[in-house]
Amino acid sequence: MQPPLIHVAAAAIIRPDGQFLLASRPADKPYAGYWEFPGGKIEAGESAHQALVRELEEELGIHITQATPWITRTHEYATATVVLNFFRVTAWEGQPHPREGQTLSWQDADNITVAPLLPANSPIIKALSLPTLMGITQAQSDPHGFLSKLDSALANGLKLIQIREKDMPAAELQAFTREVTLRTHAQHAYTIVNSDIALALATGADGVQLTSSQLAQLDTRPDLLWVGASCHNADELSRAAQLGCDYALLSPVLPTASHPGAPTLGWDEFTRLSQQRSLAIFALGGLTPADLQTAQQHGAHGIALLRGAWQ
Ligand SMILES: Nc1nc2c([nH]c(=O)n2[C@@H]2O[C@H](COP(=O)(O)OP(=O)(O)OP(=O)(O)O)[C@@H](O)[C@H]2O)c(=O)[nH]1
Ligand SMILES: [Mg+2]
Repeated sequence: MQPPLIHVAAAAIIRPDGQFLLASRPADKPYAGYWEFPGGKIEAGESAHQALVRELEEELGIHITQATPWITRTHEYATATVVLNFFRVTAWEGQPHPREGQTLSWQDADNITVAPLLPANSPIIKALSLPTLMGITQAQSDPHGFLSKLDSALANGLKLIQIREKDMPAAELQAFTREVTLRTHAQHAYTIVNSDIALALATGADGVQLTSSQLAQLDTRPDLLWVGASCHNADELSRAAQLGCDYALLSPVLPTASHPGAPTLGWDEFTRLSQQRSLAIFALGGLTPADLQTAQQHGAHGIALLRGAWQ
């Protein structure tokens, strides 16, 4: 017999300082004492969002006013398969307080001080440490000038850089990658290298961004902290999830100056493709920093920018 399927809505309740709320499960529930994201089962006739609103009122006494769909993970427990619909909650009314005998704790993704966590939750904690804005380098015509733009962007809080310099000669790209990695690490930011796994490993970069053809060929996840993939359709997104990627870049969302007249996804198709995905998704293509909220309302983790990241 198939184990029952339980649909759940759960919340990463995130404060402006980046800390999020975990709760320990009360003594009278299965997995008592384990730490979880507040939330609970979706009842018949409810949407995931409606269930989330109800559960957070019941469990924490807060009324949420801003919640965006984020990541959906399926986990098989011994007695049931649970489909967890995670939301990012960034605004609410009231002070969270335990209404069901739980203990609450505000936590940092990089330094969790409570244990044990529910087994399904580790990838979600990791996704909470993934910055929401990615800057993709545009250095080729003037690598030196680009480094000062990088420094300004880092000083302004950019935490995630993807090096994508398709035409830079190999030796120059290696030196450039080392330099960018040094500068990002000095600011506690991450560097991702486009497509070249060996280069990422050799330079101490934090991750690799796989192309669609690499996605089709690789059968194991490269051994780096962050592994992302460039995706344009449902098949590539499924493949990225299967390989254990942490995130995907889904593009092109809107028309871009670099590909005028090319077909785009638009936000409706972006939403359709990003729904029910087990990995974080960045929107890419024709966006500006002002589009972050719109992207998140359509199910994105964040946005990736070329030109817009360095102005
Ligand atoms: N709320 C929540 N549930 C999670 C998380 N991770 C995870 O695997 N689950 C599982 O999802 C299910 C959610 O159940 P729940 O016990 O919160 O449901 P509930 O609030 O409606 O409780 P109730 O059924 O006692 O009224 C449980 O099987 C739980 O183990 C998480 O981070 N938060
Ligand atoms: Mg619950």
